[in-house]
Amino acid sequence: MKPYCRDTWVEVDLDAIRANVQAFRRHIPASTGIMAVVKADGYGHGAFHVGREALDSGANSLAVAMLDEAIVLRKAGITAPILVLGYTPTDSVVTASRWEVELTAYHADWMTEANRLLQEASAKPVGIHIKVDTGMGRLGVRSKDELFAVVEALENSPLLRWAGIFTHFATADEPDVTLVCEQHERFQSYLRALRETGRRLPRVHCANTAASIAFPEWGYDTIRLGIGLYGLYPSAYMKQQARVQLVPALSLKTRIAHLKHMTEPPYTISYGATYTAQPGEQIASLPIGYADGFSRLLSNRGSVLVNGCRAPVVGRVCMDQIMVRIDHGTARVGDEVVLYGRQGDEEISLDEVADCLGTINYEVACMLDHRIPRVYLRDGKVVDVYHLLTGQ
Ligand SMILES: Cc1ncc(COP(=O)(O)O)cc1O
Repeated sequence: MKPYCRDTWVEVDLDAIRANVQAFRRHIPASTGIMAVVKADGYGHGAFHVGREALDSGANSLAVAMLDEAIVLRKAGITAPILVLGYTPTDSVVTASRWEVELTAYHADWMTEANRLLQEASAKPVGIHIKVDTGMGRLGVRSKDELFAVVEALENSPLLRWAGIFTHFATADEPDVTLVCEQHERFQSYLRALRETGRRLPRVHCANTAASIAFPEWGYDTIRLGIGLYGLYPSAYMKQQARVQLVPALSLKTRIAHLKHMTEPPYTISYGATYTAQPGEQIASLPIGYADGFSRLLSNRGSVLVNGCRAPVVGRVCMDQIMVRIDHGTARVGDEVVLYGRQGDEEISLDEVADCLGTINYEVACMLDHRIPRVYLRDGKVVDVYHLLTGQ
């Protein structure tokens, strides 16, 4: 029995996830690992299914934004290393130990307090990746003095294991490489300073998707592969360059719920009557709205695909429904409609939707609400369905 009762779904092609991992595998040095970034529930695609597919396809570890996301993966059976990329309060470090999740840290006091709490709880050691802020201006140490204070605090904390050191780039997806090269040189100077003390460094990593594409030689011990894992490029520039061939994994689909030929008044459509149909127009109502993450900004601006042709969104996007005008061919209630993805020769990419909304493809994917079930395909066949709303 289908575990959802509304004909609107996100389709995730696991073959595309596999292909994208393998494309990066070919592009980066053989000695460089792949850390699949599955935060924000796999950029909206489903962290567990994408993480498992990535690991089965050649990734060595996973990364998430917060410890809670890592625990969900552990409970679902993921045993591979998982790194929390964001800040974790020290009062959660014992939990991290219990679930064997590695954490990011960059304060000497944090190390001391974390170690004390682990000792108090007789907990197992926790792996720590030290974050260096080389220009992202978000998290991390910002000087060699800070770095050495953090490293020494970690080395004096028997229940903390130094597992990694990393930085994050702010402009790796842009054609002008000045800032990203400055960041990389700054990162290298931190690594040199540590090596000059005779220390052996743990896992070193700095490359997100963009840097992995543009500077595969900066892969070090592992890349942190996010948006590229999902078959999306970090920027229009990188999409145009296409140095790595990617396959978009996500489609958003629904079915026509109602259809009318506007043969007599009233001709207005949706709240605010912002669209007035012409006599004879064919208007379809679709069961998806802004509560699903199909933005209200697409009112009278977005398009969908019906019968392999574009159909403009007409009137305001409602919380749970939209209306579109079908200009090509006839349609029937129940016909499949593609909101994001391909139908026939046409495609509505997340990039197109992002441009329409004045945002980026990352946000368009992440804003897809869990009211929409995720349907997983392999070889074109449904292999699993996950619907957070119903827990099935
Ligand atoms: C620290 C960190 N590392 C890596 C990523 C993945 O970035 P992409 O999605 O652009 O690959 C995100 C992030 O916040």
